[in-house]
Amino acid sequence: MGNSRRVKVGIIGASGYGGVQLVRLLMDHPEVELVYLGGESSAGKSFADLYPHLAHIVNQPIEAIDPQTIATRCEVVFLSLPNGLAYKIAPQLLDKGLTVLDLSADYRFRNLTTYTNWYGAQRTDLATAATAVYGLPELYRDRIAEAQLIGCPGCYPTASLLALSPLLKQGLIVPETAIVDAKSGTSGGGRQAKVNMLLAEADNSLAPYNVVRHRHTPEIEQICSDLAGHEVTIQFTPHLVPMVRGMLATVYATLRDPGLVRDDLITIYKAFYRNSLWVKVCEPGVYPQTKWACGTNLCYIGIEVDPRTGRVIVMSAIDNLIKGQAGQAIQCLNIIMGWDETLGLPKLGFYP
Ligand SMILES: NC(=O)C1=CN([C@@H]2O[C@H](COP(=O)(O)OP(=O)(O)OC[C@H]3O[C@@H](n4cnc5c(N)ncnc54)[C@H](OP(=O)(O)O)[C@@H]3O)[C@@H](O)[C@H]2O)C=CC1
Ligand SMILES: CC(=O)N[C@@H](CCC(=O)OP(=O)(O)O)C(=O)O
Repeated sequence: MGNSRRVKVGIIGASGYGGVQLVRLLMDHPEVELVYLGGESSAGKSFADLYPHLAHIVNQPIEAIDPQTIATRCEVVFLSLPNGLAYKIAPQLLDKGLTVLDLSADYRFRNLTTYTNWYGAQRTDLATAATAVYGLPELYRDRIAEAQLIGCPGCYPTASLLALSPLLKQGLIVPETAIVDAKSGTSGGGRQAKVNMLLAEADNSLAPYNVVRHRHTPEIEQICSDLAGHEVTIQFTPHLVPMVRGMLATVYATLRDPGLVRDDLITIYKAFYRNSLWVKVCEPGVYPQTKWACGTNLCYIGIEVDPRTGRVIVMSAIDNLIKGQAGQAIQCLNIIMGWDETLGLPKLGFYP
């Protein structure tokens, strides 16, 4: 704190899981100064009241959300709020020259009719939404560098798209055969109380949910369509796993060329991600586990081909709260600011 050369950053929604991850990571970021924490029901409390174990790191008050105050203090703002709130706040912050990184779904859709169909809210902010860049650095690094407004993808789209992108971009699969089978830890549901997240409900169980109607389906399809060069439909099924953190997406698709073997694909993936320090493509026969990524901004990708069925199987593991959320947003900030893309982001996890 107190270094005037650092970029002044605020977090709105600091009390939530995304917010606390941002606080933890940004307090260790060498180029930023955390000057504002905002919230709704937590406003008036101190951050340390909510997270006493972090009192030695940050003990700022959480303030009521007031765009005027935010604009006078901050140069950059992270919005870590439930869907449907960012688009009501962001335009005022953008008008005042701030850079906005939104962790919700509000600015991820090019077509706002799609947003309305899946999220309910009617949107009139077409001009603002049109300026947003989809914050997946491994695909859109150059556009992110020029952006003032980023719609950061969440955990399911991140894990799914990092697994699918090389296949689609290089026309290696029949896109419509792609199936994404994804599993999330319970922190993916946020900090608010929900019955299906109770230990007594979620423990000892692996539960599919929102089958054929999960709101991440159109988001994944939007980017897959971009990559394929035509409209693509994807089968996406999410599951809740009795663990707190982590996500594994297993993707299946039919190869166009049945002669392609696993090692060819591993070579292709390594080339595709050669400039992406946060993606680690596993060696032949090595399959990623969620605990490898836990606590890091890394995405581990494993690849296999089944010569019997002609399908490729790609497995992608991330920490839903870091590469799937807060870490990704900070990676985008690093790119916007022209900083090293790894600044402030953890590459070593919790597990041996
Ligand atoms: N959890 C995850 O793995 C991922 C989540 N996301 C997305 O990130 C965003 C944040 O998620 P997450 O941190 O998990 O959510 P949480 O439920 O943990 O936190 C939500 C935050 O929003 C604030 N908030 C709630 N209602 C309002 C309101 N009406 N006005 C202003 N602030 C409000 C809360 O503040 P207060 O406590 O003060 O009321 C809290 O800080 C969501 O859009 C989510 O979809 C994206 C990727 C992954
Ligand atoms: C386990 C769980 O409930 N997960 C959340 C996804 C959280 C997330 O990533 O949301 P966004 O990407 O939209 O921000 C869900 O299925 O809705």
